[in-house]
Amino acid sequence: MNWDDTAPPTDAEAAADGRLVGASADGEDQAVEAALRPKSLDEFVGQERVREQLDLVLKAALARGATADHVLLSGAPGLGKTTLSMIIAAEMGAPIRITSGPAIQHAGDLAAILSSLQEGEVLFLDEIHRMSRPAEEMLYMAMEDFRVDVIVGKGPGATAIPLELPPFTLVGATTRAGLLPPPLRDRFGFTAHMEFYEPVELERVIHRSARLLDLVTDADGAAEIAGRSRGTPRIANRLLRRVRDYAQVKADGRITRETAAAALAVYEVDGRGLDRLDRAVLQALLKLFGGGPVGLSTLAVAVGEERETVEEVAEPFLVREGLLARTPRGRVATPAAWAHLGLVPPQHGGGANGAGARGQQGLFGT
Ligand SMILES: Nc1ncnc2c1ncn2[C@@H]1O[C@H](COP(=O)(O)OP(=O)(O)OP(=O)(O)O)[C@@H](O)[C@H]1O
Ligand SMILES: [Mg+2]
Repeated sequence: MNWDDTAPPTDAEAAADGRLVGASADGEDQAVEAALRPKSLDEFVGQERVREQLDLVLKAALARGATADHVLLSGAPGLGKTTLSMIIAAEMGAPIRITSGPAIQHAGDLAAILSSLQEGEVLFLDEIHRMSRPAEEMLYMAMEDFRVDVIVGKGPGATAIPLELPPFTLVGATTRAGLLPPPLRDRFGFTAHMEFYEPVELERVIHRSARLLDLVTDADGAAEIAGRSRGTPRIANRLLRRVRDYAQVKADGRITRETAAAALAVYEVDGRGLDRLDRAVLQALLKLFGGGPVGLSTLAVAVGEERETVEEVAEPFLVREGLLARTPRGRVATPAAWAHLGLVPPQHGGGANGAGARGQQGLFGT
C-alpha cells in the first residue's frame, strides 16, 4: 500500500493488482460486495469471539439508551472490517457516515464531518492509520470529550473556539494496528482483532454467497473453493464467481468438486491457494537453491521479478502457510514446501540435487 495516493503504482502494487488470490478489493469486488455483505451479527460468519464481545457491547449500550463505545477493528484486507462497521450501525439502529484516513488530510476536514454528525451516528473511519497528525490530535478530544477546538485565524492572533459534538460512535478500521499511536488506540473502548477464517467458516461464506447469487453448490464444491481461499472471505467470494463462470460455460452450471478444481486450475490457483507467482518463488527456491538459504535479491532475479514483488506480494502468504521462512541467512524452504511441490529434499552430504543447488548458489552469490 502506498502512502501517497497520487504516486504511480510500484512494481509490487502492479503485480498485486488483478491477482485472483489478492486480498484487496478490485473493481468487480466493489460492485458485488455490497450485495454479499451480511447485514446483521447473526448473519456474519465466524469470528466467534469478536461477535460475542461486540454483541455484548452493543446490547448493553442499547439497554442503557446510550451511544456505543468507540470500536477499533484491526485485521488483514478482506476479513470483514467494513462489513462489521455497517453491522454495528444496523444493530444500533443508527445511521452511518463513511470516510477514510487518506481522505482527511486537514483537521478542518475532520471538524466539518464531526460537527455534522447526528446524535448516536456511527462514523466509520477506514484506514485510520493513514490520517494526518493534526486530524489525529483533533480526534483524540472528539472521542474523549465529544468536543473539538476549531482554530480561527493564523499566527499569534489565532483563537480556538470550542465546539460541542453530539455523542457518536467512532468505528476505526486498520490493517496495521501496530502503526496506531498508543493515545489513539487507548481511546477505543473495544478493540476487535479479526483473524483469518478456518476452511469450514469459508465454506459457510461460500454457501451463503451461492444462495444470494442463485447458484447450486454442493458441499464438496464449497470445500474445494474454501481450501483455496487463503482464509479470506473476499477471496472465497471472488473464486466462487470464477468457478460459476466455468460451471456455466463448461458444465451444467452446478458447482461441484470437479468443476471447482477444474476452474481454478485454469486460473492457476492450486489446492492450497498458491498462484503462479507463489509457486514460481517456491520452485526457484527448491530447484535452483536446494531449499536455501538464499538471499532475497538472488531469489527475485531467479524468478524474474522485482525484490519488492517477491517480498510483499508472494512471501507473506508463503510464510503464513509455513512453506517459507525468512532467516538471517536468507530464505529457506520448509519440509512442507518440498511436499507441496511433490519434490524430494536433497540428502545431507550428497545427492545430485543438493550438489547442483550449491553450485548454483555459488554462481549467483547472495
Ligand atoms: N464474516 C463474514 N461473513 C460473510 N461474508 C463476509 C464476512 N467477512 C467478509 N465477508 C465478505 O467479504 C467481503 C469483504 O469484506 P470487507 O469489505 O468487510 O473486508 P475489509 O476487512 O473491510 O477489507 P479491506 O481491508 O480491504 O477494507 C464482503 O463483500 C463480505 O461479503
Ligand atoms: Mg474495508
